[in-house]
Amino acid sequence: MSGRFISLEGGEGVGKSTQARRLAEALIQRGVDVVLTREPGGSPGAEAVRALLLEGEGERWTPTTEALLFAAARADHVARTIRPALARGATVICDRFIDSSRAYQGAAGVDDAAIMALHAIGSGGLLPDRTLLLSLPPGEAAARAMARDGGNADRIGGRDAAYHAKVATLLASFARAERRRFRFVDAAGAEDVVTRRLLVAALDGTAG
Ligand SMILES: Nc1ncnc2c1ncn2[C@@H]1O[C@H](COP(=O)(O)OP(=O)(O)O)[C@@H](O)[C@H]1O
Ligand SMILES: Cc1cn([C@H]2C[C@H](O)[C@@H](COP(=O)(O)OP(=O)(O)O)O2)c(=O)[nH]c1=O
Repeated sequence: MSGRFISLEGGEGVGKSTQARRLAEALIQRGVDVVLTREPGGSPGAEAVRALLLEGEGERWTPTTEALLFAAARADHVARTIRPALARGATVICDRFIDSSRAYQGAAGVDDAAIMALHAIGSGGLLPDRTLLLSLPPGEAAARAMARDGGNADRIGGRDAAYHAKVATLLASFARAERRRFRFVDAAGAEDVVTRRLLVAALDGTAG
């Protein structure tokens, strides 16, 4: 039996972490076995790599090294957390996955084919069954992130607006190129309204 693998993607502050938790709660209420996880992280080894990636100076790693570290963290997360959960039939909800590497490391200059090659080596090329792309006007997302962090963004979140605009453009282009896997979800409005949109988008194309 293989469970359903759902990832949430989007820029900083759009509400991914809030909605990953709310979506998990909504599915658990329906009797679904859910594993809620996140990247970078989601297993002890990957959480240790997360600290290397998100702390320190902006130029601590070259773009290629950064891509390798994300791929290494993901390989551990997939092997130790995601594949075992899917194998027992659980639904996995993951706050960011491979498309974050394609967008963020892609925006830093790493080739998409190289990122997918690392993913093939590290994680057998595992892709989500459904990727929910949360979208919000950049000003609104920045205001939410600012309310949360008070301007103390992490090493990657703190990059300039042009970089984040490139990330958003790349994520949208992946969603347009893979319409079967992706759903665009409007992240504006009250939390419960967004959760209802996500539930529909998470489940469409399935029996449940
Ligand atoms: N629908 C919403 N309306 C208003 N604020 C929200 C909404 N969803 C999340 N937030 C708030 O915005 C901030 C960023 O949300 P978060 O879930 O951490 O975003 P992300 O994981 O995408 O960076 C948090 O302070 C959160 O409480
Ligand atoms: C998973 C992943 C995250 N990131 C970046 C995006 C974020 O700036 C940062 C940490 O992710 P996260 O904790 O999800 O940040 P936020 O809640 O602000 O969205 O790591 C990558 O650059 N590549 C990746 O593969």
